[in-house]
Amino acid sequence: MKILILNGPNLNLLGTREPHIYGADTLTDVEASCRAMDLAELDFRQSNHEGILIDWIQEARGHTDAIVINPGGFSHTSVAILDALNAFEGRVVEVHVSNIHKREAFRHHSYVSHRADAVIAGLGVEGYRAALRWLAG
Ligand SMILES: O=C1C[C@@](O)(C(=O)O)C[C@@H](O)[C@@H]1O
Repeated sequence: MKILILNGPNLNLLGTREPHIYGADTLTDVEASCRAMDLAELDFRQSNHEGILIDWIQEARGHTDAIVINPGGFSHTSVAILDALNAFEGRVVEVHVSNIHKREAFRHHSYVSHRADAVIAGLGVEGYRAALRWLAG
């Protein structure tokens, strides 16, 4: 199984960014722990740019079984990322490190959730591993 793990804006700062909300693990730690599970062939990426994330989602069409995506702030703004995911034929799991429903009202709605087969929020970085376990199961 081939899985693309996509991370949106500011997730490159994981581990140093608001650690009381997002924890101490860095994105490199998250990638290493996902790879250590050895459940699938992983392509793990991060971009701060909406168009780059869209290009990567489009490129995954036809040869990727699933996308695990933490769209960061684009969750709450991007119809364009939703449209790109709608054109992807595999499974989609949306991951949020924090519980977006417990936070500010503007975080309660995610465009990506309109497409996601599963949504994980509030498990911390364990959410990425939970997504992989579910996809591999
Ligand atoms: O950048 C992020 C990270 C986030 O997606 C999370 O992982 O909890 C939640 C978003 O609201 C926020 O903009």
